[in-house]
Amino acid sequence: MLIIGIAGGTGCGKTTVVNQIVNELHHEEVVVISQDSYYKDLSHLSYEERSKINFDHPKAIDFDLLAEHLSQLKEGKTIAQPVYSFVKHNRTSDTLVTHPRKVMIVEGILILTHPDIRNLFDIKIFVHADSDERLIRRLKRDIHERGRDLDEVLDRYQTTLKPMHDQFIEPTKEFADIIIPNNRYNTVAVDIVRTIINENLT
Ligand SMILES: Nc1ncnc2c1ncn2[C@@H]1O[C@H](COP(=O)(O)OP(=O)(O)O)[C@@H](O)[C@H]1O
Ligand SMILES: Nc1ccn([C@@H]2O[C@H](COP(=O)(O)O)[C@@H](O)[C@H]2O)c(=O)n1
Repeated sequence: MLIIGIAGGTGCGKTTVVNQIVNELHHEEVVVISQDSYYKDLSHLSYEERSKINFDHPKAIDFDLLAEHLSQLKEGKTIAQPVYSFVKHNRTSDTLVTHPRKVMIVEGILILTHPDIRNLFDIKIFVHADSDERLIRRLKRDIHERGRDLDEVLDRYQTTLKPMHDQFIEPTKEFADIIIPNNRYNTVAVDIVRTIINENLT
């Protein structure tokens, strides 16, 4: 089994890079685990209270459950991966039955901040895009796909996103084995990661 961790600030292109890697693989060979699925259950809070949460701080993530699930997958066990709603700012009541695969890709802004989880990865990747590029992408995505408006995204960017990125996310670049520059689509880097995976699959 090969476990790959892919980190990087919001909007850097983690999900896009993961999709580019996975598209070339058979679905029985690979499983993708998103850190976003492991935002803590906030059902005890109202929608207004949930919308004020700092979702870019490591405390927002249920790292215990993520670590437990990754260990179980590593042992060959099937897990029930939580399903998250960005519109509701909460986990849904659904879970996704997730089977262990030869290649496991774990992606998320904060996954390299947690030492136990970091140590599970065979390869650590950090996707880099400049902050202005990430903000533009984030604005477009959150307005089109996550039910947000301009003021919400800009306010969140100034109050939590940027300070948390500088404090927690950017420093984890030093743990990366590979840094993928992604201001533009980087097919060369994606091909290199695919080659490494294919070598492990044969
Ligand atoms: N290299 C790129 N150039 C331009 N747009 C990109 C690039 N990579 C991703 N995007 C776009 O930016 C947005 C955020 O990308 P995404 O992969 O969701 O980032 P992340 O998972 O890191 O938050 C998406 O709309 C995606 O299509
Ligand atoms: N309810 C939520 C939960 C998280 N976010 C933001 O998502 C970002 C992480 O996801 P990416 O796909 O962009 O890596 C993070 O920056 C949180 O601010 C949110 O907006 N609402």
